Amino acid sequence: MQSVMTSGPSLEADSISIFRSILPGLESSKHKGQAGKIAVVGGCREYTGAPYFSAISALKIGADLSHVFCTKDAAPVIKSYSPELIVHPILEESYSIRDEDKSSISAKVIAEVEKWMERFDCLVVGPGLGRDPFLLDCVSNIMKHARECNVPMVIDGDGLYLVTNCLDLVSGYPLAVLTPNLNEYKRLVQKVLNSEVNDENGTDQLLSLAKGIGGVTILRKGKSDFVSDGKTACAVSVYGSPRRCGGQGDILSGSVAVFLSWARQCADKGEVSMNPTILGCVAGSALLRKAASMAFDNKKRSTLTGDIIECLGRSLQEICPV
Ligand SMILES: NC(=O)C1=CN([C@@H]2O[C@H](COP(=O)(O)OP(=O)(O)OC[C@H]3O[C@@H](n4cnc5c(N)ncnc54)[C@H](O)[C@@H]3O)[C@@H](O)[C@H]2O)[C@@H](O)CC1
Ligand SMILES: Nc1ncnc2c1ncn2[C@@H]1O[C@H](COP(=O)(O)OP(=O)(O)OP(=O)(O)O)[C@@H](O)[C@H]1O
Ligand SMILES: [Mg+2]
Repeated sequence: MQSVMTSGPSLEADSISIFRSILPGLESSKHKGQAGKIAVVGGCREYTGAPYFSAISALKIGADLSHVFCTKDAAPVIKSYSPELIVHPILEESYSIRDEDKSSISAKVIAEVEKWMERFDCLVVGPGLGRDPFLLDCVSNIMKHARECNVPMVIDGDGLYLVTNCLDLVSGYPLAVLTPNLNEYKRLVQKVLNSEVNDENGTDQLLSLAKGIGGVTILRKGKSDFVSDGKTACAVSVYGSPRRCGGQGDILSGSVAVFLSWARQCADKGEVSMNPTILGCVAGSALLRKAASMAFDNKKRSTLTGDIIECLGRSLQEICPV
């Protein structure tokens, strides 16, 4: 088994060894789907970029198929960004429906997702989801179903807003990964630990938070990214970019979903013994940061999320050449 940490007291994860142990080979005997089928639940009237960034990143890293489950308004927009994505216009926000239709629409949403669920290796819940109460109610049902089917979930953005208000959706589910940014982490700490974020004891607090939610994995984003499942903790400080343009967290969610799926395949074959959710987080974070640094070298102050996505392939190639 590879070690996830570098030697010594440093928390820094050995991301290069992790990449090398979980990246699948590109053999001609493989068929479509074996490298991963990812679904993003997100995208509403306001936000169409976030689910696109997440879903296209999953493909660019090496997943075979990437789906998006979004609102009816958002779907044609997301489809127009890319013909590579499979887009399901199934969600509805309160403004577009009548109260008396809510229960039948809710049943239709879950029936539609049920048809697909068993095929997915990982869901990403939340990029650009918005906060409409009816829509979030339907997404709660999707999450309950994913959990019944043992499908891993990466929860980000408005998915974290939902989960912070209803911790039971993920509590005690070892295949849940939460990827909070500064604001989202603050809200989780307040809700679960009933305290403020304490940076002096940041690792202990992160361990307590992950344990407090029953052993889910948390990737706390920031200057360094910190990862814990309540038992161990590690950090990723690979040099990234000084630009903080919106959307980098969305790349990260798609990236973690793919690496987590690959790490689970390796764990099933007994090739790794470390928690696959931790391996997925470390690899996802290290890749995004490396790609961000490469994009910044090219574009400097005008670096945007699309530029970082364009560098995902070259970053992977430098780590594990094909
Ligand atoms: N191009 C895009 O479509 C992008 C969309 N994004 C999406 O934007 C949404 C918000 O993410 P942020 O990173 O800004 O979240 P944050 O929680 O960091 O929000 C920033 C600030 O806005 C407030 N806020 C956000 N939504 C609110 C609401 N509905 N009502 C009241 N206050 C609200 C928060 O309390 C906070 O003060 C997520 O769904 C996220 O995925 C981001 O991922 C960035 C890119
Ligand atoms: N100060 C920083 N220095 C270096 N890298 C950072 C810094 N802050 C964030 N990052 C990197 O950017 C990635 C996205 O983190 P960020 O906090 O921007 O997420 P977010 O707010 O959810 O993004 P999004 O706009 O997609 O919603 C993280 O994986 C992290 O590695
Ligand atoms: Mg975000």
